[in-house]
Amino acid sequence: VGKRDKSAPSTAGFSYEKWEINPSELTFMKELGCGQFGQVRLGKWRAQHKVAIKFVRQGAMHEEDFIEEAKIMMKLSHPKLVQLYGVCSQQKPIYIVTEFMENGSLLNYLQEGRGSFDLGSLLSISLDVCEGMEYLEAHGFIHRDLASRNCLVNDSRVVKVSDFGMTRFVLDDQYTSSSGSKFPVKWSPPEVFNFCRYSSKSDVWSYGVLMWEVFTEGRMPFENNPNHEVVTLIMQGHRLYRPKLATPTLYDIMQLCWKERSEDRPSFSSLWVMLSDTLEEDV
Ligand SMILES: CN1CCN(C(=O)c2ccc(Nc3nc(-c4cccc(NC(=O)c5ccc(C(C)(C)C)cc5)c4)cn4ccnc34)cc2)CC1
Repeated sequence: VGKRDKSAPSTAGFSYEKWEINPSELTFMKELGCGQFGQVRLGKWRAQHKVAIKFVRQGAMHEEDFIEEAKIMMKLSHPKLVQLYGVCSQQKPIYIVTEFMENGSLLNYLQEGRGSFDLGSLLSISLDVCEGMEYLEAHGFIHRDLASRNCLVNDSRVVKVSDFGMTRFVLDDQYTSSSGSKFPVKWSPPEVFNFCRYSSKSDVWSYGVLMWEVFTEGRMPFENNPNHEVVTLIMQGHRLYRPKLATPTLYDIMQLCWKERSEDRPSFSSLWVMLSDTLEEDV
């Protein structure tokens, strides 16, 4: 078929924008779980490509704002970020379609595999997340809820960062308000739980807590303290203890991420260098 004359109106049938997926090209399979926006299922796109499909419950999301943002998020592409393939927004509920990650959330992966990880594999997990975050940092993109629950593991045991920037479209006050029961206080620096001042340096604080989760193989940070007590503890200068599996050098790196002043924390690019350097040390 010859090239369609660009000036001609696209009257030939309903055309899909490049961030739109035709829902009739999707088939739905098993449920993977339920998240802040609702159900997530495994599916197939064009009958052979496995995908994850989020069904966005009515009233759970600022949908118009998200559709606008999806055009930008489609452009973010990196081997350690869960790739957004597109959205189906011409119907309700809308669908968000991403690459499929066979082994589920990093938190469950750590908990299910507790006792089976060696230092090298925990460091490899930390480096995967750091690489994904370094890419977001370089593109001026803030995650806002980096935690092991929001990272995913594929069948090659590669860990990728997921749901970056999505907190901006959540309509649940319990989640968005810093005093809400679902606010990620235990992963937030003082400038976030006090003033909601997000930056790549606030993501770095969360990354330090994610490292703690990795080296404790999925324990809950401050497991004996409710959120409001953690705010006081952090403001008094208390920090998470050194996980047994973490070397003193790795714990020093975590503590750099938890510097009170955001400008004193390392960037993700310098974190990557520091973490990679420990590879030689630990061998
Ligand atoms: C051996 N184990 C057996 C059990 N198991 C599974 O059943 C399992 C296997 C694969 C899974 N994969 C995925 N699971 C999900 C998934 C499943 C349930 C809930 C969610 N989370 C969400 O939908 C969600 C998370 C965060 C947020 C905010 C905005 C708050 C940051 C909003 C929404 C994601 C998304 N995925 C995107 C790509 N791949 C997956 C999930 C679970 C894991 C492997």
